[in-house]
Amino acid sequence: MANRRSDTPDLYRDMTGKSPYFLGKQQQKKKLPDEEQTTPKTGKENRTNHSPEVARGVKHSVIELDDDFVLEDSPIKNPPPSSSNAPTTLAPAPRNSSSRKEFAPPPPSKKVKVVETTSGSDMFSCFKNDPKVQSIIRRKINAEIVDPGEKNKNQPSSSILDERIKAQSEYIINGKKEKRPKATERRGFANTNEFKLASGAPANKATKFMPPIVNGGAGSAKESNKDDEAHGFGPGSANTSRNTKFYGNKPMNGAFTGNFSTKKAIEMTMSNDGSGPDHLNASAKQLQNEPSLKNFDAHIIELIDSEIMSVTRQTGWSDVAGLEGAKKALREIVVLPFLRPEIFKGIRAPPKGVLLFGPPGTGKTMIGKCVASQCHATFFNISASSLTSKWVGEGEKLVRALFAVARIKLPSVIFIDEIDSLLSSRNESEHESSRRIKTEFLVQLDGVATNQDERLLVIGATNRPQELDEAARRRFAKRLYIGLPEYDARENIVKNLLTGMEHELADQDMKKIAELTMGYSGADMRQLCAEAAMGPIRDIDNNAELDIETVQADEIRKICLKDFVEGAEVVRPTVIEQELTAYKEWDKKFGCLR
Ligand SMILES: Nc1ncnc2c1ncn2[C@@H]1O[C@H](COP(=O)(O)OP(=O)(O)OP(=O)(O)O)[C@@H](O)[C@H]1O
Repeated sequence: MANRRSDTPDLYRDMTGKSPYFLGKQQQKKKLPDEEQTTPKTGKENRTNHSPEVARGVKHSVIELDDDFVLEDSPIKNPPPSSSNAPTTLAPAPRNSSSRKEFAPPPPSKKVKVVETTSGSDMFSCFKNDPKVQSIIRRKINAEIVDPGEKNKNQPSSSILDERIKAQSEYIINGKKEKRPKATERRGFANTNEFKLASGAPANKATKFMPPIVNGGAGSAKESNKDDEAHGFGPGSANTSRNTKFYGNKPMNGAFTGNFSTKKAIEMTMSNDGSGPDHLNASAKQLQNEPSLKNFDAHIIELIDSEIMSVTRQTGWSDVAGLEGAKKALREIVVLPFLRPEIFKGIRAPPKGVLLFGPPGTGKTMIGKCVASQCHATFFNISASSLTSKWVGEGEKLVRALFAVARIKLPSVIFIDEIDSLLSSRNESEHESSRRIKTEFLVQLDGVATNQDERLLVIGATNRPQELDEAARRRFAKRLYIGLPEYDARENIVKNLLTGMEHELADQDMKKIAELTMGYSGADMRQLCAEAAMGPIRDIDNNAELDIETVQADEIRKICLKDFVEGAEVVRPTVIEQELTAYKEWDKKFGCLR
């Protein structure tokens, strides 16, 4: 009796509309010796007593009140001190009361029903005034209204809800097991029968046909194109040059905002009108007629075709500043064998896989382009993310098509950026589709390696070599560390980038800039030069006599050392010391440059 009030603080809190999730605290409370006497009998046996488990504070026991009952000495009205010995009796609330906070005077006591339960529905009836519980109840009702589902037709709605809550909690606790496909990815541009959603459900059941959104309207591709022209995106519009974007050598629709591969796929689907290869561009059409590509869908061929970069501008070794070791190795293992295959055969045959690893912005892509242009090869510049299609089965087809097209266009260099995301170490949580893409890629690499006469080279670039699968690591026989540019290289980068610009930097100044930029990557250097080049323009803005709109080119002052010093305060190096240490360690273990 004496401890009754202090035994039920959680219950009070629940009745005040606050969270009921404090029930666990009951475990710390002591058993009431006089419990029987506090709850006079009313004839309804099931309401009479606390169970011994409740008295002991069993975690999942809850106290359920009749709808009509509230605690007489509710803490809302008159919060009792925790040490109070006042008895707790239960009184019915007036039926006509509009609010349960308007409490009635204490009528004859009734009893509480004590139930031990973990059932969601009992919890709801007990704490149904709790806002959180109310929101759960709303969800419960929604679940019933929306669709109990064929499977759950005969199942009580509360258990459906329990399952849903359980699933939701698992999702929250275990983290996102699988990413839900994005809306655009759920819209079919291929046969949806093949696909599964991340949830495991067949995509064709869950997805509805939606008109393409890319060009901002429903209807046929032709109509959409008209729309584009009207809005200045299409080929016939006056704004074409300003609005048409290019990816590789393909013009892209200015209305796109999604990721590249999705955009391209949708664009192709629209240009195909879904009806076959009629609308393919000339080179893709030509490829489509190749016997080895007969089994591939037109849109896949066109996707691969669009990844071919025209290496019209020759990228020479001198464009790549520094990195002498890597350049020498690549010349030896790639360029010369490509140019003189008759000499480099048998045991002299070059490796077919080269891995360039190192911090971001150090010139890996540049080296890839340089290699392709030096061997007069077709250069496929592909980001791993464009191969890892969310569409089940599509990724493998893309990989197969890539190698098939590269074999048609020999000599070829396939450059795959971010290769770690394609060939990362296998783990249990990995999705089946990415495992299959990886396997297909490794199989294709093996195929390239075994055919020595084929002039096909795969260059992978990564900033995270540690994450590569060991099987993949083995297949990239040459692993070259592409590190930060050294002092001389930094000086050369500045000289190269300032070619054709008006500057007054003497050799001494160049050296000072090289000193100033220790730890900068090639991309950082480029950023710094761009910032410094803006210095004279900013001065015009600050000069009352000059106006940027009317200023003559020869009135703009030359770029000077001060611009670089000020620029270096804004453009900071992006690679940190710890990362460098990790690369160097990996290089020591697996690198091929000594
Ligand atoms: N060694 C270098 N010599 C000259 N320019 C360089 C060099 N390294 C980087 N750059 C400049 O930085 C830009 C970005 O380089 P690039 O894209 O080749 O780096 P990356 O290593 O492939 O980067 P990421 O790993 O982020 O893909 C280049 O366009 C070039 O202007």
